[in-house]
Amino acid sequence: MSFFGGSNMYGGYGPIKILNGCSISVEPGEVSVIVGPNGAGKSTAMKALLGLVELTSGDVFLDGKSIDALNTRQRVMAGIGFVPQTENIFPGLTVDENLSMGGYLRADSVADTKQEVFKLFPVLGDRRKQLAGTLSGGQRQQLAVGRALMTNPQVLLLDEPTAGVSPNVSAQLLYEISNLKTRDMAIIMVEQNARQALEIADTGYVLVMGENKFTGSGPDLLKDREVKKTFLGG
Ligand SMILES: Nc1ncnc2c1ncn2[C@@H]1O[C@H](COP(=O)(O)OP(=O)(O)OP(=O)(O)O)[C@@H](O)[C@H]1O
Repeated sequence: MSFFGGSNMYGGYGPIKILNGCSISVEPGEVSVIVGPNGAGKSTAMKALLGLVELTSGDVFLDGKSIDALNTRQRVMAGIGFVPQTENIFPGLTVDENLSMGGYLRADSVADTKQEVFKLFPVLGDRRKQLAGTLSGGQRQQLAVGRALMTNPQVLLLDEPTAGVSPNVSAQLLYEISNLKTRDMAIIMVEQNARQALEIADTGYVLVMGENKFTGSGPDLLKDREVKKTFLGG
């Protein structure tokens, strides 16, 4: 069994079935990337891992144990960080305040973790007193990742971290995210930007209609003729 993931997940939104048996997992120090067409259920799969979507069957596990019975807050407490696709920062608060909010579930001091976030994203340190709403798109996404890191997660889930940023900035952001692997973090990311994301993927999942259509290492999927033809534009 992998360190973290969901196996054979079925479920959706009430009577609307979105996940049809998909399985996603990740190991510490690795990045798994979920790609696939619009509406395939990528975000839904991620929400299921977090307990935001109820499964009718299947399991979500962490470190050898089922976490099906845990609600979202308990999953965050258990070490799962989440970066939502939108509204992932508080624009009216400063960078520093955003990071403090990210750590609010913690009983211990967050000062050291903040310093680590500033080491990872120096621009956030430079702008710590600045309102988050005045940051560039890429800096906002860095802040959203930093905010999720404030709980010291073992697992980081990111829903389209490069949405709305330029290709250059998104390459840099993906590089910075993949650097978190060196901290033994287990990372699962949903990405529209399939090519760039698969380049850094230890494991890539191509999801179609809530099912695993192709699974393999990112570089292997990028070379696969069928994947190239169907999902990567030839
Ligand atoms: N809260 C919701 N209630 C009902 N249906 C929903 C809800 N959220 C998403 N859906 C539907 O579930 C399906 C899968 O959505 P999901 O966001 O998981 O897909 P996705 O693969 O992430 O797509 P995209 O790349 O467009 O974000 C879509 O048809 C969407 O309309």
